[in-house]
Amino acid sequence: MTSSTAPDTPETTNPLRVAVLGAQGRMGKTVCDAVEAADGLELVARVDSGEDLATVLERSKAQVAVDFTVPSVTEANVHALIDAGVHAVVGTTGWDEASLGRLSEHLQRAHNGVSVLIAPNFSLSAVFAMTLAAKAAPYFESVEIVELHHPDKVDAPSGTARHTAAAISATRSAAGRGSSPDATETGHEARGAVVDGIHVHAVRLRGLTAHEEILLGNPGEQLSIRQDSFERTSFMPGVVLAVRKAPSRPGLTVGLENLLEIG
Ligand SMILES: NC(=O)C1=CN([C@@H]2O[C@H](COP(=O)(O)OP(=O)(O)OC[C@H]3O[C@@H](n4cnc5c(N)ncnc54)[C@H](O)[C@@H]3O)[C@@H](O)[C@H]2O)C=CC1
Ligand SMILES: O=C(O)C1=N[C@H](C(=O)O)C[C@H](O)C1
Repeated sequence: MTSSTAPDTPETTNPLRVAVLGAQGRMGKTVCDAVEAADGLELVARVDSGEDLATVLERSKAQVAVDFTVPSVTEANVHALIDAGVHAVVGTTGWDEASLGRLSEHLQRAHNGVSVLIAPNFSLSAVFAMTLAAKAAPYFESVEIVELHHPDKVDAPSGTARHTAAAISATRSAAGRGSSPDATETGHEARGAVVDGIHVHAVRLRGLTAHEEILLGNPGEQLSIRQDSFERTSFMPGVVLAVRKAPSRPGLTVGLENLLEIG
């Protein structure tokens, strides 16, 4: 209360109107529950495949849309959101330099204050694992990534592993650290994928949800940085934070670490 004569009424603001794309999926359902439970957010649309996104956005008057769909459709969804003036919070994987470039160009051209946050992983454990691994990587001769997921996942390596490899590669290059030693002459296919110069191994196993281990080695010592998402609720605080911050962060942001200011 600012004045002794003013009535003691609580401040009221309109809730932020949120649409969820991929609402019938594993993540989409969890996001719908989290939005419904969050103070200051209102779930105004549950969208899944076969629906016309532009029509739904117009009817629901959504201000922010959360996309957990599939890699083959997420880019088109985000371009449609920019055209509709709706902020986007994106967890779907499959983004690369070319598709991110097209997005930046569209945002500049649209010049409408829309924000797009793309986060390969919304869990705090994954964000800290990636950040710590990138900081440690220049100090170790060897580094490899193992990502482990449920067998219904359609893409490999995971978006998280790709983001981790990119971050590790950047800090190692900046420090003048060369590639990890490796005398392999035969059986290269058994050494996993190579992402930004880092070996990445993908495990798909019933019973798993989403996990990542970064292994760093020096003569006589090893550092293992491991994160485990046992349940999809682990991603929700990050998603809700990103939705809340969306209206105040115009432009493209890649990685939840940038919202936490630990990147
Ligand atoms: N960033 C993060 O923290 C996380 C990211 N993911 C990623 O999120 C994505 C979704 O994962 P899941 O929920 O496990 O997949 P899912 O297969 O269970 O769900 C995808 C949903 O999208 C729907 N869909 C397909 N085309 C659509 C369209 N054009 N419009 C609206 N909906 C459409 C499908 O019908 C399905 O219901 C994946 O790329 C996954 O890697 C998953 C977990 C955490
Ligand atoms: O498909 C999943 O489940 C997940 N996908 C994201 C990824 O590819 O990194 C995030 C998390 O690992 C779960």
